[in-house]
Amino acid sequence: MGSSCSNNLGIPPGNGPNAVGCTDFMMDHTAEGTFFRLYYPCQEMESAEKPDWVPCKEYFNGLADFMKMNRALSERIFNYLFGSFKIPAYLDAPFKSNEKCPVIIFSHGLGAFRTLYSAICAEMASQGFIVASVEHRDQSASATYYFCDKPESERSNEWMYYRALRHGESEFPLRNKQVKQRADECILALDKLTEINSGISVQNVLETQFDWSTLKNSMDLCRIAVMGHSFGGATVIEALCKEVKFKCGVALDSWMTPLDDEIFPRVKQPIFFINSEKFQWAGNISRMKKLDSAVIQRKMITIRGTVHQSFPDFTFLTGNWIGKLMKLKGEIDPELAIDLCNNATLAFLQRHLGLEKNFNQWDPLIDGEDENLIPGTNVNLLQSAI
Ligand SMILES: CCN(CC)CCN(C[C@]12C[C@](c3ccc(C(F)(F)F)cc3)(C1)C2)C(=O)Cn1c(SCc2ccc(F)cc2)nc(=O)c2c1C=CC2
Repeated sequence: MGSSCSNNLGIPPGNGPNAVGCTDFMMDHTAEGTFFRLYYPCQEMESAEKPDWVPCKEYFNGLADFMKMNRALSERIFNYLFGSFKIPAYLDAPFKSNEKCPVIIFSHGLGAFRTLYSAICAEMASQGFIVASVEHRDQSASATYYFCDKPESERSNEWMYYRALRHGESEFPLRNKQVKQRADECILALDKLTEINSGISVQNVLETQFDWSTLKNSMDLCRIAVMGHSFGGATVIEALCKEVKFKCGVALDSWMTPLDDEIFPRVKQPIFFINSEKFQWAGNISRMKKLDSAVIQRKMITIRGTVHQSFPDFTFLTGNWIGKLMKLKGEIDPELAIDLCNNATLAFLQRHLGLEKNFNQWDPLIDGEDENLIPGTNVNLLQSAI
């Protein structure tokens, strides 16, 4: 059963003019190094293979832990439901762009990992961006791995799985520590891309067929944005605060709990909050509004009929009734929802990165001017006054 099985499910390819390539980068053998999946504009390929959406079964084990499900049983269910899907990109295809590419660093949500947002990342790459989707080693990912520095023969993957909150453990200290580590990992990924762009030969401990030297002078390092979903949305705020090279941020259905209130006045860059209709609540929205500013553009829209899982790829991979049952789909068609999200994002990035593209055609979406969008939020904020 290929990725487009009977009910032609599958992750939608990018709409932009560029074909999309995809490769993986792991900086070193430790959990402290950076690990990301890179999406980039590439040469049109006839026969290149497409990478697996879920690279290895340990990720399904981690997902089972996250979902508090039995590993053996759920590994079979996940494999049956999702095991055959491919990413809409060509594995290790040669980079190709006739102009310097703006850069996006993407941060995944709690219990997710680097490959689960490929509809968003592939769309951005098809529109000419280089996107690094980081895999966090703060124990918020369902699973991640690194190598122990052993002789070739014994080299094995060291797996780190999702760390659940322990019984009675308070949430904030753990999440606040994690969001700081996540921001540092986004900054480290940017530093690595900067080295790669300068032509320094960098070590990639993953033996891929991708020639990293082709990325020399490929990136426009004055045009860098940070983007993320849920916990990754909080990571956007923390990363903007720590690194001014990030010129703006896009936070998808952000979860604001991990953040210290004291960082809000220290964030100086534009932020775009793109929310689902069902996930948000008054306390979370009121923290986003603490970032409102008269001088720095802070925008918020809500996509009608969406749920929290309307942003990761799962929303495209099940039929309607399973999807609705497992809260992976909302009422709105998943491809329409992600197109609205992506086009609004592109318009916001053009405005704040100073791109010379035609993404300004979607400027009205930034203000929620569409029948499927709500300007600001649908959440009744009076509750939070109590
Ligand atoms: C019971 C577990 N309990 C753990 C704390 C809550 C679990 N939960 C709701 C879920 C994730 C759900 C999910 C996934 C995946 C399938 C599958 F079957 F398709 F695989 C099904 C059902 C279960 C919807 C969330 O945590 C929501 N959430 C997320 S979900 C990000 C994610 C995770 C795994 C993915 F595969 C894809 C996307 N990222 C965040 O940063 C935050 C939150 C909440 C606050 C901050």
